Amino acid sequence: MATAGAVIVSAGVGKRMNAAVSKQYIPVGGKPVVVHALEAFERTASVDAVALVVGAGDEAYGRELVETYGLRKVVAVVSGGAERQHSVLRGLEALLERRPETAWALVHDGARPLVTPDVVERCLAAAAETGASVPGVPVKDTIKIADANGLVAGTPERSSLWAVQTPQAFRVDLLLEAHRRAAADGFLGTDDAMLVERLGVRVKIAEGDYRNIKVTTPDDLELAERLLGKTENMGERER
Ligand SMILES: Nc1ccn([C@@H]2O[C@H](COP(=O)(O)OP(=O)(O)OP(=O)(O)O)[C@@H](O)[C@H]2O)c(=O)n1
Ligand SMILES: C[C@](O)(CO)[C@H](O)COP(=O)(O)O
Repeated sequence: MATAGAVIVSAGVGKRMNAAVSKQYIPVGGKPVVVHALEAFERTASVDAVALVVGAGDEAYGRELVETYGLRKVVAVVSGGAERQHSVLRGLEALLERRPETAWALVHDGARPLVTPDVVERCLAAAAETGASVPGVPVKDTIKIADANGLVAGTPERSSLWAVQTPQAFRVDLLLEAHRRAAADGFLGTDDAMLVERLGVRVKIAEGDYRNIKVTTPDDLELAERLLGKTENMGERER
């Protein structure tokens, strides 16, 4: 596959975590959450370059993390925007400024420390089919749609439901166009694939990993700590 780069978004404030520091900087398994994510991309053979997006004012700290943990693939540390989507676009533009030859872009949440090179490679491989892919896992619970009064309004067929994660992989021109179109239309999505879907492009689901959790609330930190402990015990080969 041609050159692939990653945008790792780490500019959120972590309202739902309600901690003194943004959740992506809280140590788990002895390192800040986002460092685990960055290290997974360092170990991914198909990824050449990474843009790290941090909150405004955190650029020096971001660069310090890059230095301390020897993250050689990070080519840019830039500040993000008010919403995740704005942060992604800033990171993508910075990545392309430093590495204009990038053909494929992966977008990953800095708050997902348990991503593995296998998941990243599977997403890149699946994206080759239509130009876009997301890692997903089949939903295990029954999902209900409820109205504003908390009354069930419907039950979608579970066999067609997937919980979607990051990294999401795209042909770079497609992702850039999708973001620019969404910005022009004032459309805000909860993931990048939604923006590409609006262009009429089909998005392929790659096999995700139930352990690839997004650290969102305090119980997720405990879970991440336990899962990272187990992963480290498994050794590098099986990660
Ligand atoms: N303006 C934003 C908002 C979010 N993110 C990043 O997007 C990822 C997923 O977002 P989320 O889990 O919602 O993080 P927060 O916005 O920080 O959390 P909350 O919604 O609880 O405030 C995180 O890695 C977060 O740092 C970002 O880069 N820029
Ligand atoms: C992109 C994402 O991680 C896919 O599951 C998710 O939609 C991010 O949502 P958040 O509300 O910004 O955490």
